[in-house]
Amino acid sequence: MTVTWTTRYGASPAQLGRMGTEELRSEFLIPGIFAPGEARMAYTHVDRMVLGGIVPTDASIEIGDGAEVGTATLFQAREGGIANLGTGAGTVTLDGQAFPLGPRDVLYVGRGAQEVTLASDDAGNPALFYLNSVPAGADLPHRLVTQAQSKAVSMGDEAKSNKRTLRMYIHPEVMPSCLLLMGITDPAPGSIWNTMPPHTHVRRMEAYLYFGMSEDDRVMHFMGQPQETRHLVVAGGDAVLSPAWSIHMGAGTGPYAFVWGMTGENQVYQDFSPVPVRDLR
Ligand SMILES: O=C(O)C(=O)C[C@H](O)C(=O)CO
Repeated sequence: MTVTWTTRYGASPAQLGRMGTEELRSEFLIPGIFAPGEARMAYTHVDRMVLGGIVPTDASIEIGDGAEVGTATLFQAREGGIANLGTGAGTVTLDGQAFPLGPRDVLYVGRGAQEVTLASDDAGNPALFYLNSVPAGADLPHRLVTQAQSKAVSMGDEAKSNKRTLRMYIHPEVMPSCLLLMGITDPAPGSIWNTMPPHTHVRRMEAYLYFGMSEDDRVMHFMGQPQETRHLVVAGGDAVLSPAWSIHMGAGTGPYAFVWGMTGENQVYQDFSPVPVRDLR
């Protein structure tokens, strides 16, 4: 079992405007988060979010240690969401309590969980567990939210190639948390754009994890201040950090889906500032 950690520091808006491709990628992209038999964890100084890709195969993987976040256990002062993005099922066990996760199910992990063990039902078709974790101010009970229990919202316009279904999992209307929000968005067949209109939400940062892509396709993910945007070319299994002041939107060269995770001062989904596309630069 391998558990590795990397760190991302982010940047100021002015710094971002001066960054070349490699520097931008090193601060805002977490490439290839899923690797068989590994837990690849990233600590980000963008609102202290922890992201992780955990792919247990023959053996289970334990991620409860807190050394990298400065506490006795990972969830001593944190809550989290764990989504299964694979086609195989798996189980997350929190202090002896087992939660079976089918494809597209999400487990809310409340503050205080100590032993956190992840296992796949079939090593040949492992679960792909994806974690978002943020600091929390209260102990809330762990809870599994299945895909059927998520709240689906249809949005966008087929004529503008941005029709999509957004599913809310960790959200006040479905599974209340302290400050974590988490869900999955699927563009409709033939629609390529996500997050239209592009927007900022200066009270919440966001992390994207793109998945369900062929090896040959890429998403062109846009970020930065509205008047000075940059792009990242993103493959399936890559995560992108979007600071609160950054616009976010993306267009894929083929089918894709993505997990959005957010944290900040509030969980008001409509608290965002749209930017007309014609004003982007
Ligand atoms: O396609 C979308 O629209 C989204 O998925 C919305 C993002 O999650 C978002 O930016 C929420 O603020």
